[in-house]
Amino acid sequence: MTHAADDRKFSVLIAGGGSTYTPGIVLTLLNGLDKFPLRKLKFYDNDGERQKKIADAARILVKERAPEIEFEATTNPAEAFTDVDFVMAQIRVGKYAMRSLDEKIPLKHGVVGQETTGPGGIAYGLRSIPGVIELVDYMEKYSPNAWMLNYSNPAAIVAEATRRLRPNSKIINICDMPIGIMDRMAQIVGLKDRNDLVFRYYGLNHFGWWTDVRDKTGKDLMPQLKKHVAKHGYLVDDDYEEGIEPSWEETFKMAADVYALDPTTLPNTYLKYYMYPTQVVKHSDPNYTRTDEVEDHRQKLVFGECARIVENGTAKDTGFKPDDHSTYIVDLCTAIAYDTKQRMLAIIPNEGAISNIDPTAMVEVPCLFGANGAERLAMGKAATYQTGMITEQNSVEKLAVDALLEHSYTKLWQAFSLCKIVPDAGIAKDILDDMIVANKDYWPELN
Ligand SMILES: NC(=O)c1ccc[n+]([C@@H]2O[C@H](COP(=O)([O-])OP(=O)(O)OC[C@H]3O[C@@H](n4cnc5c(N)ncnc54)[C@H](O)[C@@H]3O)[C@@H](O)[C@H]2O)c1
Ligand SMILES: O=P(O)(O)OC[C@H]1O[C@H](O[C@H]2[C@H](O)[C@@H](O)[C@@H](O)O[C@@H]2CO)[C@H](O)[C@@H](O)[C@@H]1O
Ligand SMILES: [Mn+2]
Repeated sequence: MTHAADDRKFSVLIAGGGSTYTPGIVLTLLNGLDKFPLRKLKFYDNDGERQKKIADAARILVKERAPEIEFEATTNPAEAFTDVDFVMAQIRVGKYAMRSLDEKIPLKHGVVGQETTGPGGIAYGLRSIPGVIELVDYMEKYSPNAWMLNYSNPAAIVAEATRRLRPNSKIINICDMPIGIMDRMAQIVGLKDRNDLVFRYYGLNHFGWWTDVRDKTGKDLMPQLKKHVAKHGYLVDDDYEEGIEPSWEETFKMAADVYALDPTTLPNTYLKYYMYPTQVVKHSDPNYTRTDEVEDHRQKLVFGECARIVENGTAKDTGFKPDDHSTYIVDLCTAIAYDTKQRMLAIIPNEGAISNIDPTAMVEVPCLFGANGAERLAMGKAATYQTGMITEQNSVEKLAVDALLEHSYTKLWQAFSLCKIVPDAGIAKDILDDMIVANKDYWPELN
């Protein structure tokens, strides 16, 4: 697709330039210049040293593949956010050191320790919100017409905070989990990729269900998908042929157990933490959690490949390649830039999209993406089981934001104890008290 009679070229800022996901996004942008032309690519991070390692390699990539694009990496907000059309945000406030504690502290108390789920996710939420709000404010100050696509987690809690604190901002919160699952669905039914599927999906972020999946001729793919998921979860042939990290293998496999609980829908993988917390804890090592795996594998691979590119002075033979995470965010920007009305998921205020759910809940539903951002599509009524689950989890997410805004210990304790994966209020309190100590450099003092 080219855009005749439209010679616009865009300026993109990656906020969280030091993220392990940055090289994949750069590759995707450079591969897709015919669909989404660039004039500028900038990186912004508050850790200049970490960002430089990725930026030095990216500069070589850009110079070799598209020397006409201006490239800049900075820790200066004014330089970063001035003259920008799209901000791709992917910051991790507290970095992996704090993610590790989000996982290990709950596990110490026999509770699921996870980046975006349960007490770990809530703790991360209270760190992430001020960081993301700061990015939104920089964007509004220096490039008021820009759009921000925000991946920074925990997306559900961050989205609730942006809805309340910056209701008119041009930020759209997004997640790649359903995208990755839909690429798997396409593979299961023998289609090229997720863009060959027409789907209905509803829920909260990391907490949703597909109710319908079809091909472009309208053929119902649910029976074939259900048969596969009941047996293999979302594991596909590529996992067996190319290998997959053990923790992701277990997650994709456990979708079979989650599916069993409601065979009328297909589930998001993250539901395993809510439905089978005991099994998840049993399979966890409190001394070696997902953060340790990421630091030992993805982080080493990404930074190692960047160092290799810099040492060789060329990226011609780089192993970096586009993936579902990077193609999704670039597809979203392209849809907004060219007003394509492509149907994709976003986390947005419900306002009736799920008719029997709190209109102020931040829900994840298909939207039409165009020049006005994301326009939600009506998904109808949630079933009784989903209504119960969503209502409880929505209250947890709202209480977490209340707690931060009101500096309220009680609201945070309520959030921890209401969460389905925490067995009782006493354990919730023990975890919370440890979390307060661990997050002393990030959280406000709670009263
Ligand atoms: N929504 C999704 O589906 C999805 C998918 C993948 C990753 N993510 C999120 O993307 C983010 C990046 O993940 P990662 O594993 O690559 O993390 P990472 O730690 O490798 O990178 C995050 C970067 O953010 C920077 N940073 C932290 N606080 C900042 C601030 N206040 N301002 C500017 N920069 C800041 C860090 O210095 C670091 O370089 C995380 O929040 C992760 O949860 C979300
Ligand atoms: O444990 P991590 O850091 O590897 O991943 C946590 C993220 O997991 C999801 O993203 C997946 C995505 O679903 C998959 O398709 C592929 O792109 O890998 C991603 C992770 O590497 C989830 O959506 C994110 O919110 C999590 O941050
Ligand atoms: Mn996600």
